[in-house]
Amino acid sequence: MCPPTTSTSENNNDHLVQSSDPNHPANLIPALCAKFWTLGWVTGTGGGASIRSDDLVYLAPSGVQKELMKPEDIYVLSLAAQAQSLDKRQRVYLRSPANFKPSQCTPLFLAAFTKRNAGCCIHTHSHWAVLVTLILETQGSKEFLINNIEQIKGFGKGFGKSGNLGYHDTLRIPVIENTAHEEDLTEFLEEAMDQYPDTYAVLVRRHGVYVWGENVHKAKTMCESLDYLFQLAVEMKQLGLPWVTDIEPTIPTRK
Ligand SMILES: CSC[C@@H](O)[C@@H](O)C(=O)COP(=O)(O)O
Ligand SMILES: [Zn+2]
Repeated sequence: MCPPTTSTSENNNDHLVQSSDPNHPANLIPALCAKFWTLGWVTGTGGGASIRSDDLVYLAPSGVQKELMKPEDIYVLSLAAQAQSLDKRQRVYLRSPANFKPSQCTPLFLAAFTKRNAGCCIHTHSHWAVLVTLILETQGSKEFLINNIEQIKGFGKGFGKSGNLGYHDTLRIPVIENTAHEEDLTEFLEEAMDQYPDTYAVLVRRHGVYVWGENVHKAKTMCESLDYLFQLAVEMKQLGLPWVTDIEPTIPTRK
């Protein structure tokens, strides 16, 4: 696959990343990544996060220490301009910081924004996510299933659906195989989105996880809930406990 090229406007639109609002995407991406680093989610330059605000997508540079990023390091892309671009591999950036390349995760983040209308997408290299994919690999499995755990309620029912999963619902997260180059994951991530229309996350074997949501709050809540469930699942496996149980509750639930 050819690497995407960038184009910049003459004034580089610095105003797009300058705001005193801590919730402005250019401020929020560095702040979130600094928190995620403490969780081991974006260590050693891996992982990252992207936010969409209407037509504008805010992205980190590639290969930088994600916990040390500053607002002026952030790329900005227009989805409308991107959609009109004749060469889909060429990314049309409204703002490109000097001396950087855009995150290799860009086409994967864009898939969440364009195919799921997400407002935020988070990519982690969490140990728990990687360990879950390794355990599933020994079972020849391409999906992570878990039910009857309270934290499942942290998940929405699916794209375009209101409400969250219930305690007895089964959470299903597809697993795709890793590729040598990050951008080559895109077609497999999109395929998984088509096969699992309700999913808000895709695991990448021996690599990590992509999690998206309608907004930053929902993407962060689901990413945290998933990481909790992945850790729990690894520890349940160590104890010989199953992740999925069909056991009826002893006391019937009241509707
Ligand atoms: C530690 S290298 C990790 C990269 O290959 C990739 O998987 C990743 O998560 C981050 O890519 P980046 O281009 O730095 O945003
Ligand atoms: Zn990665």
